[in-house]
Amino acid sequence: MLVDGFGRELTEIRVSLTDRCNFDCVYCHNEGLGDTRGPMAPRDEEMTTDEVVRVLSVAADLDVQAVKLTGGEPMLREDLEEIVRRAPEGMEVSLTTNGSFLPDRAEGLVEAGLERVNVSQDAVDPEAFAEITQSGAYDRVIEGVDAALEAGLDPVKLNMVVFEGTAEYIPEMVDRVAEREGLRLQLIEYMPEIAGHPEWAIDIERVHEWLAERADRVETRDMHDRKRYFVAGDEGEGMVEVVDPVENEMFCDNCHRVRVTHDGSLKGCLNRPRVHPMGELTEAEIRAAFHEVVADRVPYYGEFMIEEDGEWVRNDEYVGEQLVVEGPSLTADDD
Ligand SMILES: Nc1nc2c(ncn2[C@@H]2O[C@H](COP(=O)(O)OP(=O)(O)OP(=O)(O)O)[C@@H](O)[C@H]2O)c(=O)[nH]1
Ligand SMILES: C[S@@+](CC[C@H](N)C(=O)[O-])C[C@H]1O[C@@H](n2cnc3c(N)ncnc32)[C@H](O)[C@@H]1O
Ligand code: SF4
Ligand code: SF4
Repeated sequence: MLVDGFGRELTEIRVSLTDRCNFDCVYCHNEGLGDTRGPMAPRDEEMTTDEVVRVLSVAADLDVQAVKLTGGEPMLREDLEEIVRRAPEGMEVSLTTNGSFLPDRAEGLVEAGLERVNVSQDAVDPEAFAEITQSGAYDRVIEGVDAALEAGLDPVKLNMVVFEGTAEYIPEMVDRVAEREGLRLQLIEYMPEIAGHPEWAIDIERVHEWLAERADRVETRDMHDRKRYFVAGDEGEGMVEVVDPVENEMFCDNCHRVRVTHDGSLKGCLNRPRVHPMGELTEAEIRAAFHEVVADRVPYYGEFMIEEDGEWVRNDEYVGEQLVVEGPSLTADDD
């Protein structure tokens, strides 16, 4: 297993299959990859099916236990089912999607071996949803969530970005997961680092306090030190997890993920712009790039950014750093 200089083991990868999307959410950070707007046709720079499968296979050799397929909108890839089917034995395969294509494909994805899905749903009100996502697909998303549950995906997590445009819908979303078995809610703190508009953020501590009152019990997940609140519903209980990475050193101290960009580079941190190309995506080059990116990984808050006089500023050590790291050297230790 690869471990970085801060003792953080690499256990998960997030593969962006495309940077295209059929939605245009006002807050989108697109996993740090730039704009999602533009033509919907597949782009030449996207990794092929074989290339994605090769990256997963090398990751599995390096003891990476789980992969999250994301984007852009990963369901724009027609080969998604094939990628899931060909993922290495024993690696947990999950998907984060806007849900609009799930009604027709949830069953096929489960047959291919998909184990979990996270579906973005920011509001319970179709008008607010249309305003946020700049698309009218609310009904498709709700149908998509139902299709995922019916296909046997468990849990289905609803991803809700918490910012001033959505905060009022939190109580109804919490009720939704408390009342429907199989559903969970992730309240994702709005991240302005890439998306801009810091004025949209709301104080996530107030959300924690509200949940602590509403919940029967609270647990802390190892990954990112995230809090999970268990809330009672009519038929059992629902779980609400808070994803609060902004200016949170504990979150970054417990980060065990690297990212693969749609065009075949590795990225050690969502917020840090630096990428490590994986060359022509031969197994040796992919393996060398994994070694390099893990050696180069640092916690974003607490190391790349440090707090001075109550302000977060970039650590002098990383000012002016090279954004693209030269291709993998192929000399990395092959252990
Ligand atoms: N800063 C930061 N944000 C993250 C990280 N992981 C997830 N997030 C935020 O959470 C969003 C949703 O991620 P998902 O992959 O759907 O959910 P997850 O909770 O990370 O994954 P699972 O619980 O494993 O399904 C991301 O798009 C980010 O906004 C991370 O490592 N760093
Ligand atoms: C970039 S999207 C890609 C997958 C898919 N298109 C979707 O929307 O689920 C992944 C997740 O990032 C979240 N997200 C996007 N921009 C964000 C931001 N600025 N702050 C916090 N979360 C954000 C979305 O809500 C979504 O749950
Ligand atoms: S659906 Fe996902 S990728 Fe598309 S714009 Fe919204 S958050 Fe971004
Ligand atoms: S180091 Fe922090 S900001 Fe970077 S990916 Fe990990 S949790 Fe996110």
